[in-house]
Amino acid sequence: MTILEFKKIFTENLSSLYTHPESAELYSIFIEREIGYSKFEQRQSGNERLSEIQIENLNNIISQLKTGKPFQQILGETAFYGLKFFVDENVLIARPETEELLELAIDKIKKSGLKNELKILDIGTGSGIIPIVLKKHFPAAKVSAIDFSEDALKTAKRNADFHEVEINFIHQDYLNEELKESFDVIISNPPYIGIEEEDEIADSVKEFEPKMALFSPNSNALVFYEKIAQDCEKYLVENGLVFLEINQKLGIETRKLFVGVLSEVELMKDLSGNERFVWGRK
Ligand SMILES: C[S@@+](CC[C@H](N)C(=O)[O-])C[C@H]1O[C@@H](n2cnc3c(N)ncnc32)[C@H](O)[C@@H]1O
Repeated sequence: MTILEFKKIFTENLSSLYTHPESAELYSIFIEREIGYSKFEQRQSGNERLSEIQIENLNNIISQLKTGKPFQQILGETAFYGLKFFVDENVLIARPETEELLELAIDKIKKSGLKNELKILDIGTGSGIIPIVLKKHFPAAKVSAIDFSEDALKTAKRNADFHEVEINFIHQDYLNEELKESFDVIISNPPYIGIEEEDEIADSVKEFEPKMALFSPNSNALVFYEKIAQDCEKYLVENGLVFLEINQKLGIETRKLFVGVLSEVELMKDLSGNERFVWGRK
């Protein structure tokens, strides 16, 4: 069977899950991994024959994709903010909205006049995307990152090593343990899906991504934000900055938690027009 012939089998098998351009794109990603040909080389070599083992491997990928497993988990990596990050079943796959959160944070930090040796804290770090991107942009900063999942922290450390940045990873139940120091910047994309919203979440997300990363641990979807607001009073320096990704249905409620704690607090929309971020200055 040739590369081009198998492409047809691949896309037809996934037609109920992906549009044709999506499955064709996936095919070229997996073919590149399987035989090492770039997209251009694949176009030139469509009539080359795949080996039995390559066909077996590609069939195995089709089977996994058919279960709804995210292709990033099959690949073991994802792209975020132009960088490669390892992912597995223990971490949330980085979403594009979080790139927007980082863009906002990087811009505001640069303009803030805060000193160079910033102390930055990321709460609920998952694969470590947020602290790693920030450390790359602010190399002099001391960046710490908390997660309650030891397995997630292993993946985050692997990513930090891959990108050769030093992050102070802390294994901690943020909701029930006290912070030990103050910070210039607090940033977080915490679990914010309420129990009553569970039905609205895609089955593949619920099945393959960690529940602890998605859902609030109790019926209060704002529990992390309430704790972060308290910690801003205690552990955020004067003029310090806060950046939060939030539940788009709870923008007003989330912002309200920070009024009175921060001197400036703003609810912001993402590129899709959803109220997705709260940022502020103490
Ligand atoms: C929505 S994910 C965000 C992951 C990553 N920051 C991102 O944006 O892709 C939330 C993270 O919070 C962590 N988490 C959940 N409960 C926690 C707790 N009580 N204390 C600390 N981290 C917690 C989860 O393990 C998960 O990695």
